[in-house]
Amino acid sequence: MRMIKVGVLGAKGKMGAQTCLAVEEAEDCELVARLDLGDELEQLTAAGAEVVVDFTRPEVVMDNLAWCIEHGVNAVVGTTGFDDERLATLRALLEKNPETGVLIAPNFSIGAVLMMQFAAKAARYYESVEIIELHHPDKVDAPSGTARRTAELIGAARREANAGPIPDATTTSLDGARGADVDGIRVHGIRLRGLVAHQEVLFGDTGETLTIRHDSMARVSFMAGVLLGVRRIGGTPGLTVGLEHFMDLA
Ligand SMILES: NC(=O)C1=CN([C@@H]2O[C@H](COP(=O)(O)OP(=O)(O)OC[C@H]3O[C@@H](n4cnc5c(N)ncnc54)[C@H](OP(=O)(O)O)[C@@H]3O)[C@@H](O)[C@H]2O)C=CC1
Ligand SMILES: O=C(O)C1=N[C@H](C(=O)O)C[C@H](O)C1
Repeated sequence: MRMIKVGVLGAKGKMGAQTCLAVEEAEDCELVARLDLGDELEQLTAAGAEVVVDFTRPEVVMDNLAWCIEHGVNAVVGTTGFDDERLATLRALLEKNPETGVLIAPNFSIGAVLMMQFAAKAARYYESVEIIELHHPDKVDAPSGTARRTAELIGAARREANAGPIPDATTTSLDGARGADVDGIRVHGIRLRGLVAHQEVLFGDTGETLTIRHDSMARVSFMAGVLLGVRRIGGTPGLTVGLEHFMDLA
């Protein structure tokens, strides 16, 4: 069997450590490099890495990806912090290295991908929608990448359906009381010891509500998606945003 040579960036972190275990256990993958803060990226090419999995931090991930693309190393990225500007930068870099593939996945859990897809499908049928994301208190970014992506998908579906503005009579409020506005959708963040990664999407219309909830109770929940990305990215040049593209959902 051909083995995929994998390097992990952020290997000492919560997700990086879990990814190293998953790659080591996968019968078709070989973990050839585990790098963390302060390590030289050249170790990746020296070890012959074909795919790099990045679980680092929003402030360093773009430099890592620029290096990977320049050196023709495919990348599977779980790190958050991607907006339209960053995605445009990646597309421009990939145009110069068209053989290389980059997957940006805001969430690798299969259930979370389904939750986002279900929410996008429901969006056109409800006047109101808000998102609550709930995470462990060591998370550095808010709102979560998953919540941002969900809001963007819902916003796009509402625009396509010519939905009007979401009703909200609030005229006075304390800062933050109504959450962050992401693409016209209110997003609320909870940080609580004991949680891992959870999200509720609440829809409402006259006389009914619909709540779509997903819970990741352990980080192993992300690993099937990470390995799917590792296996598929070598045959998918260019930029792919969202694991749904590798799940026959989009
Ligand atoms: N897409 C998905 O499914 C998921 C995405 N995430 C995202 O993944 C990212 C990491 O999360 P998590 O593992 O919890 O965070 P951690 O803080 O536990 O891990 C990040 C690791 O990256 C290290 N690091 C920092 N800078 C660099 C660098 N330049 N090169 C290599 N390593 C570096 C950190 O070192 P140090 O601590 O010394 O700074 C740390 O060991 C976050 O953006 C998070 O939101 C998390 C879960 C699932
Ligand atoms: O930091 C985390 O833990 C997570 N980050 C990702 C996000 O911001 O959406 C994915 C998941 O929610 C866990």
